Amino acid sequence: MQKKKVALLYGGKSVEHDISIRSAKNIFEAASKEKYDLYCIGIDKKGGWFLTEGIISEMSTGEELSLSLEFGKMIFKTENGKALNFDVAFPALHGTDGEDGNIQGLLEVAGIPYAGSDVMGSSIAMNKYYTKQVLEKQGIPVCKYLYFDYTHQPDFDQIEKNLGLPFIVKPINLGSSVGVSKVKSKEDFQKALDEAFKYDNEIIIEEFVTSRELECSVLVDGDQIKASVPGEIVVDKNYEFYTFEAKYVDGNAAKLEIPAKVPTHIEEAIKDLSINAFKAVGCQGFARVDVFYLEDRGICYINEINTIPGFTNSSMFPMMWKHDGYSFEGLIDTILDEAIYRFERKTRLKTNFNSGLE
Ligand SMILES: Nc1ncnc2c1ncn2[C@@H]1O[C@H](COP(=O)(O)OP(=O)(O)OP(=O)(O)O)[C@@H](O)[C@H]1O
Ligand SMILES: C[C@@H](N)C(=O)O
Ligand SMILES: [Mg+2]
Ligand SMILES: [Mg+2]
Repeated sequence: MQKKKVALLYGGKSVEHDISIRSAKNIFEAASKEKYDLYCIGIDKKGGWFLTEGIISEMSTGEELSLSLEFGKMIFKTENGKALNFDVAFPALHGTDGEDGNIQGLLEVAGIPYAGSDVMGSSIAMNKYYTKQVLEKQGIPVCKYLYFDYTHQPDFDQIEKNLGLPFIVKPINLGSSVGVSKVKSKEDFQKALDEAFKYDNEIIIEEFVTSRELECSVLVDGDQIKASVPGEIVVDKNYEFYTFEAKYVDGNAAKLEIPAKVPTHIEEAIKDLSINAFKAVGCQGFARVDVFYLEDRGICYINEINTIPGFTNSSMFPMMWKHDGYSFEGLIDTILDEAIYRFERKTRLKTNFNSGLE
């Protein structure tokens, strides 16, 4: 069988650039070299695109790529004008421009099948405010929250009255806990706002949910939508929550338990909620759903959906699927097969209509 040409996109003009490099390295290593010719395309911190040998931090040492429109088709070209064709793309990108629908729109217009959610699912899931609005409409439980944009200075007393103390301040469209703060007193408040508004013009403020923190992964395998066994993150008491440092810097900050030790009916409820949340937001391919389990009350809230979850050594998405019988290599096959299958289904749709109009 002919090898498929896969564009592995990584890096990105995003605060999660370095995390994407870690994810892409693992995907590059795990992907079958018998089935795929992998083209590593690094997007540097300024947004430049480069064809690189493997996954590297200094992307600009690679060959610069350009995008051009020729006879109605968008194509990628190397410096010497050679056109690159791909059978499928894997955007191993996190956050801004990579996970929010922007790259997905570009790949749609370029006519390249791609792994994961399309423009709509990506952009809703990236936006923590719209995600909650959509989930609530479907009766999926979420915590209490308030929305603000840069034109409104939130009032501490008002927020405390609505959400209690402590509460959590987050940029709306970010990931890896960047810009997220826990506010325990009025003194913490301005710093938390400044931190979140550094990265986004919109923020969400949420009640602090005291709970066990669980994650559940969703995968489309053929026509089936599957939910993985949930995993639990037990964060060391030195950390107020699962911060960037606890995720990626301090290797001892978090213990990952797969499967999470929860009663069977809770495990089933989390799987159902995760699949329902995935569908409600219009996700495709795969995602990781972050969940709060309020043990005392026996209920769960959905925190957020990550449409391109981490594939790093400390990320649970591949670990949960490994537990459920998917090797890393098999997981990549499933994701890429689904992307191609979905693209073919879409290609069969009519894009012209004989209107009879002059
Ligand atoms: N409402 C909340 N109550 C308690 N803790 C919270 C709340 N929201 C977030 N947290 C804590 O902050 C962490 C980061 O939040 P969240 O997952 O929403 O952000 P993120 O930046 O999208 O992270 P990632 O994409 O890496 O999962 C959570 O893993 C959790 O530890
Ligand atoms: C990469 C990071 N946003 C995650 O959800 O794993
Ligand atoms: Mg996230
Ligand atoms: Mg999260």
